Amino acid sequence: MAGTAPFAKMNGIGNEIIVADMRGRADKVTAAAAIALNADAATKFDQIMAIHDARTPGTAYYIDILNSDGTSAQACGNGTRCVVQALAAETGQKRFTFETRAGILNAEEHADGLISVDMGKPRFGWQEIPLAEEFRDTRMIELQIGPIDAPVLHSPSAVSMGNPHVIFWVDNDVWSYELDRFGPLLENHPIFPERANITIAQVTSPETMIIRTWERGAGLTKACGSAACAAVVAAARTRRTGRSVSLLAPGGGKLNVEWRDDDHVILTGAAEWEFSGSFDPSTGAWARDTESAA
Ligand SMILES: N[C@H](CCC[C@H](N)C(=O)O)C(=O)O
Repeated sequence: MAGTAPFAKMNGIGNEIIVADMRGRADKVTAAAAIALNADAATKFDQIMAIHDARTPGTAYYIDILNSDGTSAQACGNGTRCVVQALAAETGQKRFTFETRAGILNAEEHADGLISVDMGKPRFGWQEIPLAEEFRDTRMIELQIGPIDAPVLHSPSAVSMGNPHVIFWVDNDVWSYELDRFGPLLENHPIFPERANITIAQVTSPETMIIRTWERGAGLTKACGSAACAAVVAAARTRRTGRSVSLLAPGGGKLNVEWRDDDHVILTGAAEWEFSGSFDPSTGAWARDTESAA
């Protein structure tokens, strides 16, 4: 056992995040530790962002991302903002370059405390998302749920933001859909060989949208940053919105997404610290810091 590691329980507009400080050590946060932390009401989370020493010159850290079921994710926008806030508080530095499974990304904390993450370029090829069969045009793929002649949700757009997303467009209130029931079926549908994050989106104007997401490996969450990015890219691609959109998430939080002309997608929003502690990365046993609030 390599000893305990410090962590901070944080959230990115309600997306429950644990930032784990794994710098200077060779071990990793195990799936068993993730499952144990998620089973405890105090540390229940959507993603763990484990900060490791850099692997690539020009990057500050490597970030390993775990879902609450112990599986890995390539990207987590809301979690990345939490990492930036924690590191900015520690170092005074405002700009960071990280490496994740999805590649290298830049992020910065602004003077007003909001944090922007450059989530990179979206990908639309069916093999890149990935989908199990060829779709020449992923702006709308054949997939539906509910009665065959009166589907409840159908014809989503598919996008990779490093991780796989589909977005179902709805005219009604996003709360009127049983995403808790449909989510698991869609996440694990055979069309998604690596499963997928499932979002319902209601476009309310060319600059505003309301979204709800069933996350791969985490279930219903109060917000999902990469889904917000995927939804805006897909909405702009299908001429439902422009390229700069403000999104309202179920936690009541707001995110801004801009799909820049250079094809990069910038996610901006808040992050919040809740409490700090230390944990065993192999078992998930943890203790709260005594000076920690809440
Ligand atoms: N909450 C995250 C996304 C997690 C994605 C994860 N559920 C997966 O792709 O497996 C976000 O803010 O971007």
